[in-house]
Amino acid sequence: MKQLSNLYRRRIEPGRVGSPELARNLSELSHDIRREISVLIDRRGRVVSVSVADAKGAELPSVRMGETRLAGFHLLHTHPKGGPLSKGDLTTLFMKRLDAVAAVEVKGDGLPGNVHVAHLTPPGSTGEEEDWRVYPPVSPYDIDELDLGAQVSALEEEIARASTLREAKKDRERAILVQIDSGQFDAEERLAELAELARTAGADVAYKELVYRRHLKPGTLVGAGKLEELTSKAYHLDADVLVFGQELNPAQAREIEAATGLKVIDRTQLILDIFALHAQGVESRLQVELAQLRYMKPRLLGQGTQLSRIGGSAGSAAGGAIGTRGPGETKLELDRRRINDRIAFLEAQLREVATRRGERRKRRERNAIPVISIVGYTNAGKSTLLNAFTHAAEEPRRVLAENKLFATLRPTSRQGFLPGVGPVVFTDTVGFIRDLPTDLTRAFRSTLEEIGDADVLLHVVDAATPGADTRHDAVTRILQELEVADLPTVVALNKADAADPDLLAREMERLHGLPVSAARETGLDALKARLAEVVADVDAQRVNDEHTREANLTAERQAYGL
Ligand SMILES: Nc1nc2c(ncn2[C@@H]2O[C@H](COP(=O)(O)OP(=O)(O)OP(=O)(O)O)[C@@H](O)[C@H]2O)c(=O)[nH]1
Ligand SMILES: [Mg+2]
Repeated sequence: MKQLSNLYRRRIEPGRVGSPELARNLSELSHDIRREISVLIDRRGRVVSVSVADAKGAELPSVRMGETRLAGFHLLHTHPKGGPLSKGDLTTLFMKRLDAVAAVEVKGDGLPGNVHVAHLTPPGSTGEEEDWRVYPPVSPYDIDELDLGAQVSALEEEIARASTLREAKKDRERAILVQIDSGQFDAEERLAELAELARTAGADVAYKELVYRRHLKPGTLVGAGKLEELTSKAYHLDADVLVFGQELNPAQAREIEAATGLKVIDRTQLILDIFALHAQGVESRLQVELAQLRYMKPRLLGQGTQLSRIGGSAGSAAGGAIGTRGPGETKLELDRRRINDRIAFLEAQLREVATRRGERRKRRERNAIPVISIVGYTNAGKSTLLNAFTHAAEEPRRVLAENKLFATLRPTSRQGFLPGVGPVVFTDTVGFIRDLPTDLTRAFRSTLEEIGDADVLLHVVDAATPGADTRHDAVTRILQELEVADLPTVVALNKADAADPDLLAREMERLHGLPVSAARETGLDALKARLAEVVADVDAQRVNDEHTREANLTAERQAYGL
């Protein structure tokens, strides 16, 4: 013990890996106790920590990725069984951003053998190249030959230069996407969808990967080895965010964050973020904030200081980093005690809005104009179709349609016309997505329930993007949950202009859909004719029902002799 603590008094020449004396000292101690010994040395040549452990087990400062500097320490340790730097040594070098890692082999007689040294390579080195540079072994008497200080400052300069360059040209965050494939048939589609979500949320996708795992690791889902790989990717591709395609529980998110030093976001957060970006109007803002608070509440437990980071983005919904945006004026800087109050307040507000909307709905009912609700997966082209149907090409009647997920959050109604039927109301709604986060479904429930007021549903399917079937089925499932699936439904296979003809033909058969292109305005007449038929059927049914009711009433009256 005494000898170990004496190590703290050792000083070496600044900028060197070690001294021959220190190498000998470590080697002999290590030989005596038959264990590895690690010392951490700072740039002034002082020993700042001593551990009886290998590189992985040594006491090391914690780091955050994305910093432009290295740790400011290098690790010198012994290999009592001899041998060069191990994979574990090199991983520690990389993960802890050490200035360098060095190992002194211990010979049978306790004297020091060869010394092995490695340091990091600059970020951006691509391809097969490793994250580190390993020097040829040197004798312990030459351990102070290498000018480590010069190497490290050159490396740091390069890291800093690369990062200024990056900062100058990047206004979007760069993300690494991970979708876990546990054997789902639509895993590829989910990954592609995750990329679309990330893009819509304002991130650039630096890299994306489908990770096959039949069994998930409880803490990190994918395991420590995979996380190391991803950290390395992030280092070279200059990414700062890791996005997971499934919901992470609070403990998992924290563990992955700690292991990688990256900001970690899950799919739900991404979707909430997009909703926050796109929310316009009082109701959607309230709904989004409510969903965000409900999602965050359990995640604030024991987070203390990190809380400020969540709302720490630049005020407006448009600014700030992904996964951190708040809707409208209210930033999510509330502490937990106030969250419950805020949730109760939002719920009350939303109830009020819903009541007012209910009254508006009743007024419209009296008009007895048939209502057609346009539903479908997000980005299917619902808004574009509404515009095409209602000839609202010119502002300001035009509804926002763009290549972003969840562009529409607020239901919009427009009057249109169907041949043989006359005026009808088309309602554009918020798009659906598979595994819609439950907090969002709950928050948007009143908006979604309005779909049930329709006489007919127009289900728009994007036939040009792979996976039309699964998206169609996901929408049908949500319609079932909303208990509106039994409304008469017409399926439009949109983006026919860009669809593969064979696939389109198959979908026409499977879904009994009509091919259209909302953007090119083709196939719209046939679609209108089909809608007119169905609306007429509904009307006839209604008239029929009324007749039956009348007839029943008359029969009743007669029975009672009235
Ligand atoms: N090629 C092609 N693209 C289309 C067509 N219709 C719509 N789009 C494009 O698809 C994207 C999404 O269109 P939107 O109308 O915003 O889709 P949406 O269903 O309202 O989407 P959300 O409101 O986000 O759920 C836009 O980039 C449109 O230009 C079409 O017929 N053909
Ligand atoms: Mg839309």
